[in-house]
Amino acid sequence: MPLVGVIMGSKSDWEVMKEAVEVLKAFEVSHEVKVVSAHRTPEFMMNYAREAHQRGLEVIIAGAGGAAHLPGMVASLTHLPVIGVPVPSRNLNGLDSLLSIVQMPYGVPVATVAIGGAKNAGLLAVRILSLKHQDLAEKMRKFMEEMRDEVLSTQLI
Ligand SMILES: Nc1c(C(=O)O)ncn1[C@@H]1O[C@H](COP(=O)(O)O)[C@@H](O)[C@H]1O
Repeated sequence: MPLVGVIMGSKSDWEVMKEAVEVLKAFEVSHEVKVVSAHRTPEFMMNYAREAHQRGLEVIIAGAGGAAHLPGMVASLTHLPVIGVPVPSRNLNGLDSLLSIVQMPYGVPVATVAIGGAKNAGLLAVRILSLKHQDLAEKMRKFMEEMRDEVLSTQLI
């Protein structure tokens, strides 16, 4: 049973969203990937969000572009943590996606990463899961140490 649901409003979001999936694979986190749209498949979105916890999901990563209602609508239908990824849009470079996802009303939080920040969405999902899954906490600590060492060993000249 997957722990993380990675969903996106369109298959055109995949180029961005696959980076979250690559992080989950690197940390060996079980996950599923689906196209789910609040606009185009509203009934499916409702069922997906309502059944997510019962199916064993612990975190949902939701990416969408433009009028990006998917993350907020999913967060309104489940108590699970939802991480929103603003996908860069053709006309407004993702500013529309960012504002649609980040400006949620009180009561329905979405943890929003940067425009195109799917990698950080994957890492945040791992951090949330690491509260319960000790092996992931250990892997996250190791990842952070390696990143620190890589930066400290940088030689510019
Ligand atoms: N923002 C949403 C939602 C939603 O929020 O439910 N469903 C699709 N979309 C977005 O429309 C953009 C263009 O989609 P197409 O490329 O399929 O026309 C995508 O970035 C998608 O996330």
